[in-house]
Amino acid sequence: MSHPASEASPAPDASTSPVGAEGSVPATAQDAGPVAQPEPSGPALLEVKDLLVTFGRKKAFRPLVETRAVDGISFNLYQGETLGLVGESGCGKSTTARGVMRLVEPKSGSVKLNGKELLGLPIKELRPARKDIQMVFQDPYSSLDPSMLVRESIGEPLDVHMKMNRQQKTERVAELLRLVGLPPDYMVRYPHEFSGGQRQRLTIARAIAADPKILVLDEAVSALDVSTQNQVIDLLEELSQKIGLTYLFIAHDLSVVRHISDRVAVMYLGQIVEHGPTKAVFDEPAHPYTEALLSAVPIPSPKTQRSRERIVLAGDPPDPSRVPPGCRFHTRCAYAMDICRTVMPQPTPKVGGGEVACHLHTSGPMLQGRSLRIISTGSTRTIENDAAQVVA
Ligand SMILES: Nc1ncnc2c1ncn2[C@@H]1O[C@H](COP(=O)(O)OP(=O)(O)OP(=O)(O)O)[C@@H](O)[C@H]1O
Repeated sequence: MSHPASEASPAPDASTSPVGAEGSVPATAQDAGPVAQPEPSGPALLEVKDLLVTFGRKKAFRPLVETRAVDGISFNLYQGETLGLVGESGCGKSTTARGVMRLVEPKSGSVKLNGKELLGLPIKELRPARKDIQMVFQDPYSSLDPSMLVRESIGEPLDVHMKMNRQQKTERVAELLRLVGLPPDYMVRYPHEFSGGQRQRLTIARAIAADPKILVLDEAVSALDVSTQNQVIDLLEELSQKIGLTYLFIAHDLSVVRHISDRVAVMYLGQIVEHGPTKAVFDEPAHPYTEALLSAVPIPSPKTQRSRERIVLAGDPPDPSRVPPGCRFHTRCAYAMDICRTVMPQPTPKVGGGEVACHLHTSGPMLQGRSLRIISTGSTRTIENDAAQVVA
């Protein structure tokens, strides 16, 4: 949400580095694409590395079926920013959040909060560390105990994490209600007396009660109508400025993600296939999956009002317990090459900042190290660079 200062490092050389793809029409000389914007510098508030979360399904007389719901993902979250996590249903967004919070136990990897490793930490030591990272879920109706007064619900984390007397607690609850735009005298009401938007404000008040550094928002505005959604998003932006909150924002609605996020990570079948600054990812999606996902988003800016063709992905994502070999997206990718069926692509830097894991940007004798554009015209989709044209 803040716009982290970017390091003054040179832009990757377009002739030698993997390059960002063009949305749907070829780039022109005047439209050279986004300027390289590296990840924010300095130590990350949250560092996630090679996170693996699996679920096992054991059936009688059959071997264990393992679902790699989150399969070795890595990302950083920097102070004051909002990182949007997007992808189709079932790609592992919620499991990533739950793994980071250790609401499900990751099988391996590393999650460092302010440099402190959370994985493997005994529960007794995990509890105080968890104070700094709180979660807001989609359903405000189930997040608040209907039998508890607002004062008790919001005050609960204060009992767990802070030693406050009754008077201090009442003052803090009043302050929190004001912070989320509700009158303090609402503290003596029950959740059923509030609208959906007000309840989500109460949930946010409860989440920020113990002064966390990070809020993980898992579809936190998805259940709200559009105008209430906008109000809650405004509130989140306000809170980020007032109390310096950092957000991991998980949502289906890409327009909302575009509005609120500084950077975006795109997940497919348990892996991050592309990440980068929001503008770069939305204006110049480099991965064919990102391209397809974003093709459904209305384009608000007249500058980018190019003929973005709606790309409908065939079928559902494969079963995560039986992931395809090579690039996981190759079974639905319009540009799949032979290499995509056997070799898993590695993340490589892209113009505009961030990384993409796609062979189009790194491999293939004709594409290696060349400037690349994805062009969609009607039913024909072409990958073009200065050396070659491959019709997919
Ligand atoms: N508790 C569980 N037990 C078994 N499998 C699970 C469990 N939780 C999630 N999964 C599986 O892990 C995969 C990722 O699910 P997850 O809920 O993280 O996806 P998501 O991207 O958040 O989806 P959505 O947007 O629909 O919430 C799915 O295949 C899901 O079925």
